[in-house]
Amino acid sequence: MASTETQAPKRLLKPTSLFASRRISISSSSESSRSSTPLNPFASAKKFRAALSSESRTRTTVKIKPPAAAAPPAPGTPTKRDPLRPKTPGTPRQGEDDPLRDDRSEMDVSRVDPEDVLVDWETVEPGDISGEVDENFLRTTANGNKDDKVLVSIRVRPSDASTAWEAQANTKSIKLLPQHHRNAATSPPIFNFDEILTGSDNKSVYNAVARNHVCAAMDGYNAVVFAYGQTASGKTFTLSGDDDQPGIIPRAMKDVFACIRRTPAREYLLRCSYLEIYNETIHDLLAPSSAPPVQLQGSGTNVWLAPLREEVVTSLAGVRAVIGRGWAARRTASTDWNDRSSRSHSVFRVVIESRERGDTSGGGRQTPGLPSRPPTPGGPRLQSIGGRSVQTSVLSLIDLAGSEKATSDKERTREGKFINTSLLTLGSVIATLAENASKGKNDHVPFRNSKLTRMLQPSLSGDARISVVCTLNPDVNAVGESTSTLLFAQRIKKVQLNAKKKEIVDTDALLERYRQEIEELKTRLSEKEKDAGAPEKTRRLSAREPDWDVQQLDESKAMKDLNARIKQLTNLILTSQTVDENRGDESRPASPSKVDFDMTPYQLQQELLSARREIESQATQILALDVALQARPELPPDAPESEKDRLLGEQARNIRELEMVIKGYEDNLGAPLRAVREDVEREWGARLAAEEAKRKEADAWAAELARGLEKEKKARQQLEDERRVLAAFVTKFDSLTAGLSSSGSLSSLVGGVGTPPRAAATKSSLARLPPIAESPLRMDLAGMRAEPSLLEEKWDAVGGLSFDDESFEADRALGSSSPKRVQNTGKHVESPTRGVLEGKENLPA
Ligand SMILES: Nc1ncnc2c1ncn2[C@@H]1O[C@H](COP(=O)(O)OP(=O)(O)OP(=O)(O)O)[C@@H](O)[C@H]1O
Repeated sequence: MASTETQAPKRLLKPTSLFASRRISISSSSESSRSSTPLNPFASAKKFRAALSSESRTRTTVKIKPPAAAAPPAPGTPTKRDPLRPKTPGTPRQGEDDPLRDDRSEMDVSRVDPEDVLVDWETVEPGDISGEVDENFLRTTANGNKDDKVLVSIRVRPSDASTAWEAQANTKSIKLLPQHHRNAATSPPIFNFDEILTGSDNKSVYNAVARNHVCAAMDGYNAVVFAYGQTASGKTFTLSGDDDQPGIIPRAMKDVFACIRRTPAREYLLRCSYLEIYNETIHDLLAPSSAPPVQLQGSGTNVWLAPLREEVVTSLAGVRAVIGRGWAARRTASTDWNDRSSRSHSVFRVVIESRERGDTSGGGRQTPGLPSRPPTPGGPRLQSIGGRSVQTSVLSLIDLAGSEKATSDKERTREGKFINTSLLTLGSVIATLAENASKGKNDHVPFRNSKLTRMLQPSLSGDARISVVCTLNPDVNAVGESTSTLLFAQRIKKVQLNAKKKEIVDTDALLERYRQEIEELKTRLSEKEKDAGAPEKTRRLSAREPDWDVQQLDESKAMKDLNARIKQLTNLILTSQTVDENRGDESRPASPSKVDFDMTPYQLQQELLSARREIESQATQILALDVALQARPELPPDAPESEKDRLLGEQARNIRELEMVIKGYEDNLGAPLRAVREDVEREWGARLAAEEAKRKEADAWAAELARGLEKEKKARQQLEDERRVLAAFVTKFDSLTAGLSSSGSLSSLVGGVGTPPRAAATKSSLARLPPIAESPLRMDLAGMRAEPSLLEEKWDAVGGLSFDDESFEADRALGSSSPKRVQNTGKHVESPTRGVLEGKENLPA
């Protein structure tokens, strides 16, 4: 398969000049001050070697020709407001020939009134944007990548040598040619990215990787474009370009002005700064070389740089001069791989502040009478006045130093170590961020491990739109570095972004707006109240209207809404005033004295109540803070290391002492206490065992008693059964013998059983029985008691009778024919009682 990278490179030269229109000549010199060593960054038409170190830098002097006369304005271009035309750094007032001689540029933001150097569509020079503005592009090119992802592009540098990669721009993929893949058994992996770029055309590269980000920055988002790759792979060529192929920085600045031209409703303040991170120290490339290093300040995602010189730019010429100065001060040197290798990470920043254009009459850029506030560190310079909020964003264009192997030069090797270390840190930061994003984790990200990552922390944490161009040297001998670049590119693709616009609101104007709205609402409310309190007659008439009820409801709802809105705005006023006061003096507490006296007494009471509650909660907070204060470490975070060490030493000593105390306690008191515990356990254990034995005995005795009781119950039951049987028998006997003998009733012997009611009815039958003297029923009752079988015999003699008094009773009442059993004795005897009672078949003949 043919590689797209087979075309012969147009050239492999260092960038020459920023803008093709400029002509510059270069000579080398060594000077101590940056300001006195002006250099056009892209002005080298030929390769050169320049060994540099942080102590002594090779300086090149540029004689900048006066800018060519501006072309006459094209028809239809807006007219200029000459008196308001801002000064530009490219048109200096002193040092005619060398605009950069003065250390303190006139356009240093600390020396100009921001209101005087605003740029708007009228002040943009047509020449600054000619030929580059492609309005259709911006309209048609939707943001290709998702805003919450890093746009990752690969740029493969042209090469004379044989290439090891197959880069497909149409499929946006790149893979190693199989013959260079180490593992012959597998096919080389295919890497996919947002863009695959080849060749030397920088315009298409800019359009693909940076244009949307520049536009986003103009729209209020922070944006970062950076080039990452091995040394000599084309990062600087991509960022800065040369005469023929201006890179991302000059093209971006052209687009900035083009955007301003396209946005007549807004006015802009542009501030540029240029810095480099060299051997882990940040240098301001626009400040004199004697200036102290720049410090990273703030914490977390609120990071700013100070002291950092910022130059206000109002035209492309101004930008050109600023970049020229910065470029001149950059540390570059000849290495084994690159004639002019960047020995530092360089960052070109443009702070873009904008607000809606106010009334331009009378120069009206500043609302008269408004005191100008001093800028807060890292905050905007442009003030939000007249109700116009200020939008602030930062566009950062970063040319990273390239990773490299150790070189033959000692100084270069030392630099290389710093470069590689900070790139490694960048790699691990990106890896952690990617891991956190893909696995929903929140692992610690080592931003603090290098100046570069610390500086990029807000952007990498998601506060910016990011585009990364990973540059590749396609040569066979660079396969290892190229693969690691591609892996870095893959990881950074996963990083999650969430850039938001930053807007600073003009609170004074807002308050005024709220107040006006409140007044209007109050007027409307009082009108409605008047309507509601209209004379009775009118209301009665209205009441006859068909939808009167509904209207009334609507009215009261509208009044309620108005009241709610008034209350909301009043609260907003209180909040904004509090915020505004806090801004003026951070240490001053919010004033609670802003009270709306139009409130009803009830509302005021409520306010009072809530204020009291707040005071109480603040008192609690104060207490908590007091406690925290007591418990805080003795040293502030910025205390010197020696102090921290001392404190740590003291604490370690305290810990050791406490450990000794604990050990002594264990030794001296621990053993006796254990002995006491054992004694107590032993004594109480014996008592417990004795008590348990006693309980068991008692249980056995109780069981024995229960058994005896049961036995007694059974015996008693048996006796009772016998008594009943006997009683039944005696009764029966009595009834049978009644009238036959006067010698006495048997019932008197057993007692308790009365004569059955139907006994009389059987009298006639019984009369037929043999005389009692011969009756087999004559017996010894005591003998019958002792011997039940005797009784049974007697019974059989009289024809049978139920021993079951229950059945007897039942039979007596109903004459049941069912057989009955005597349960308690265990015997069962057929019940012939029916026949007996009726005096029929069972009676003896
Ligand atoms: N796409 C390209 N087309 C033509 N020439 C290129 C291209 N990319 C790089 N070059 C040339 O290759 C050389 C090295 O490129 P450059 O200085 O941009 O590399 P670098 O990655 O910035 O290196 P370092 O990290 O050492 O600073 C330069 O002469 C440059 O002009």
